[in-house]
Amino acid sequence: MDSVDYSSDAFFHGPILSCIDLKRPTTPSVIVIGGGISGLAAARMLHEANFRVMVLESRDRIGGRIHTDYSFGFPVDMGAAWLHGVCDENPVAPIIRCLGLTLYRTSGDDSVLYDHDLESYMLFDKNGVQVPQNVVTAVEEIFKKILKETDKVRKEHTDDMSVLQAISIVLNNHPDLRLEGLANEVLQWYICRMEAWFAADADMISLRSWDQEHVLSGGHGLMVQGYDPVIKALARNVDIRLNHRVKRIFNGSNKVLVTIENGQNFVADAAIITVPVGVLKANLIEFEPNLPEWKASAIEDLGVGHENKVAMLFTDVFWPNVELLGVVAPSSYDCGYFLNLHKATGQPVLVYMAAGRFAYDLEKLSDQSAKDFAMLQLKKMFPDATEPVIFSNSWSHCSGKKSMKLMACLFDLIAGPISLFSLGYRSQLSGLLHLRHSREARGPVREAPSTCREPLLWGRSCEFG
Ligand SMILES: Cc1cc2nc3c(=O)[nH]c(=O)nc-3n(C[C@H](O)[C@H](O)[C@H](O)COP(=O)(O)OP(=O)(O)OC[C@H]3O[C@@H](n4cnc5c(N)ncnc54)[C@H](O)[C@@H]3O)c2cc1C
Repeated sequence: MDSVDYSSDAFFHGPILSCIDLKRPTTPSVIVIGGGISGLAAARMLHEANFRVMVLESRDRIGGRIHTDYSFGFPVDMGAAWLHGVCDENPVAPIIRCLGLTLYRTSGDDSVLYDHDLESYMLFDKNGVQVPQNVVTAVEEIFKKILKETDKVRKEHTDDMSVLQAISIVLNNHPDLRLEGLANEVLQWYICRMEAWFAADADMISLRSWDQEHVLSGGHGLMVQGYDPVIKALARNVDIRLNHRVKRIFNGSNKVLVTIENGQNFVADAAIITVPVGVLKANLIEFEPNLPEWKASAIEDLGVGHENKVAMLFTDVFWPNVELLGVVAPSSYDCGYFLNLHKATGQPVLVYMAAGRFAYDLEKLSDQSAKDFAMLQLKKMFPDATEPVIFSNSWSHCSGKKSMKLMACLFDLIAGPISLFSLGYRSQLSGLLHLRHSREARGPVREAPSTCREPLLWGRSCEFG
């Protein structure tokens, strides 16, 4: 791969191109744009297949929306933390297994709460009174019925609508499913959990596609040691250029020219673009010629949502030994929940999780104010809660935005010199909601499956160890 300092216009005209062509080595070269897990996975595969690969990453670190923070003295994932689908089909699983990493199982398949099930949780009202478990399970049944009815609404309407609209149609048609008081607050908490899965408010989630996602089986496992070792393993021996923000991609007849912010050009046989959909939607990268219509319209159609975390380290554990601590409220926006990392990792850490518009609003606060807000929520449940000794938030570390449909995977690596590659391992727009509640045994974990999926190159990942 060649790095040249000429301006792109000069480069693609006149003698410079032929000069580079003369030097052209036989091994094909690829520039991967973006050093998140998609870009690193693509680069790893190409590196293993003897391509010459270079990753151009705009930030001063790799990982993108995966970032393991060590400021507490141990790993805490401020971006992705779960493996969704602990099974052979999941290409991340063999890496986790070969690195000997531990997964803490938080739910089996088919939970109405996605990556949690209702076995290890406590919900509280705003006065700190615990919601009786029988109310929570009764509302769960009603929530499932409501969702089932929304499927009928979908069939009756040709135009798409939001899940929230569909729920309101169902409640109009079935007054028996309407809830009041505490039960309604618990229903709002279920909706809040649904919004967390999609990183979008219910009025933004598509009725047509929300349950069309194929979520891998095997349940959901929390990465006890964090995702950092996976990122490092994928990145090993790959040529990665940090602080290289790509501004322009020129697709020549047999070369791709990539220009970064400072005007420096890089040339290769092909480019793989793994930047977040939000970056593409905002047209932060100029394509020449323009992307084909089908790619441009796919980018336009995909949504992007927000998810954020505030992690807090305490001196002591003053909360109960359950995985999830939730606050119910009259609207899903005002509901909240904390992940108790002590259960999975033994460390006295609570992670306040926020999604959708609420996450967006939280992100606007200073770090201190965001922590204070999380503490207010915590004190609703535990009035004597002590202040954390240290805290951390996701938006200082890791863009809080989630692409809603990463698996939509505009992936034509074979077909053209410029490929959009998204191997984000969880789709947000069309999340899964099965209507059978799992009661599988939980606990410190299950291992990632023992056979590597073939023929994925990174499946041969025992070298990662
Ligand atoms: C708070 C949070 C929690 C999450 N939890 C989970 C979870 O538990 N499990 C799960 O499966 N998923 C989770 N996700 C989603 C998951 O993190 C993402 O799907 C995944 O990390 C996306 O990887 P990616 O490589 O496609 O994109 P990214 O990680 O966003 O990588 C894209 C990279 O491109 C770089 N870039 C952007 N613009 C340019 C440019 N112009 N030039 C060069 N580089 C550029 C960015 O800096 C970034 O490093 C979570 C996301 C968030 C935000």
